[in-house]
Amino acid sequence: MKIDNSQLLRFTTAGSVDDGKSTLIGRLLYDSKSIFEDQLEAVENTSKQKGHEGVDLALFTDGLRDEREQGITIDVAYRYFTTPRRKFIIADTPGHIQYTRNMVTGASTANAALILVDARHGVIEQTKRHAFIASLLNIPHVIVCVNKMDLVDYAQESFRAITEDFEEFASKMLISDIRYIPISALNGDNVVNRSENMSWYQGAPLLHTLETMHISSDINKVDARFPVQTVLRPQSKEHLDYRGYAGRISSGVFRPGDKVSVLPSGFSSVIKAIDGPNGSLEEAFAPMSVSITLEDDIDISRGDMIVRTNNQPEATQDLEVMLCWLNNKPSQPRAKYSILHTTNDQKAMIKEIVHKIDIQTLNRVPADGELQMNDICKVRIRTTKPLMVDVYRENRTTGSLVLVDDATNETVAAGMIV
Ligand SMILES: Nc1nc2c(ncn2[C@@H]2O[C@H](COP(=O)(O)OP(=O)(O)OP(=O)(O)O)[C@@H](O)[C@H]2O)c(=O)[nH]1
Repeated sequence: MKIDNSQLLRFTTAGSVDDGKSTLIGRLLYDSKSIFEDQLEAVENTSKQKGHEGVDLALFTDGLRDEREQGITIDVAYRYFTTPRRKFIIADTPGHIQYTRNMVTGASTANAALILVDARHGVIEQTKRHAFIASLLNIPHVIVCVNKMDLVDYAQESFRAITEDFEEFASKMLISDIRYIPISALNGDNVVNRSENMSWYQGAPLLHTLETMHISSDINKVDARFPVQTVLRPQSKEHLDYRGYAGRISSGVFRPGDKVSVLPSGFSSVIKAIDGPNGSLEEAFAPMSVSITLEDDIDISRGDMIVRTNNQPEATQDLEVMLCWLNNKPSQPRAKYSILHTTNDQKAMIKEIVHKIDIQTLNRVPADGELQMNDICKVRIRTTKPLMVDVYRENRTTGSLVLVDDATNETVAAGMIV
């Protein structure tokens, strides 16, 4: 079996309020003919009622938004669409003030981030924040869409100035792949179809860029990590002796015959078989969900991790983490939180705030002892039991964690292990 993740691309959109995210997504769906007839009809009718000449493209995503605003149930709306080349999942996050939280939520599994910039306003603080978060989350591909080019007469000079500004800021960060596309979401320039108004732009339109982007090397295929979700012990006659460890492979490849260790106990064994939904597999890799059986009887439970014996994560109670504070309630000094890491759930304390990051300059600034909504800080965390961790840069799953307030059960922070 070949490792092929090239079929599905997840991307997120970021931009400040009114930069045109909804219009852009609407344009992508509309021009790539990914909109269902009934949806189209509903949007056409509403557009007419609202006095629009054509279709109001933003309505395609605003339906979801309304739901969100009434129920406050979701911060991120997911949209799916397919072209002959690829499947796409868009995490659409609103551009309100809680930008950091929403972007972190929407972007944590993304292959690509689309950062919208209004051609009239250029690179603003929000743009920098989004770029920084994209870099922090290690999103492999960033596409800067300079939107509303129609409002600057499709001038190459406006595009060039913004590109240079962004490039200058981004040079202080680690983003491996940045591309720039001048677009008009409203008029459809360079979204699905090549613009006739910007012949000076030699690159591909947005959709083609998304369709052809090389993403199969985005995942870590080296470090085999399998956090156990649950132990399967079917009681049926023919499976009486079956004891499988079920979960989702975080990274790397596993095969029957592999010498593995179970953490934190450290006991080792050999993989007997790997079962998927359609029977046994000769090979399994991230992000597949499988059940693994071992040659030896070992006591394994949820939260344990199966890894290859000759390539192990670090087991530690002391973590250095880049933390994004996502809650209205600030952090309390030395307060205890639940820490969620892969399938593990432990208690943890923020021992020390090392420094804050000033998003404008990317400089480190002293922290005043409290973490507030949207703050990005480096902290030291101590957990009650060891966690099996990798550095986030190398592993987005085993390198990330979430802090939860036990009293309210709310997520208060997302962290990347450094
Ligand atoms: N002239 C012009 N207007 C645009 C373009 N793209 C979007 N707009 C307009 O900008 C306004 C905001 O667009 P939206 O798509 O609602 O913006 P948004 O970023 O989704 O806004 P939030 O959801 O509130 O964050 C609307 O009036 C759009 O018609 C463009 O390329 N050119």
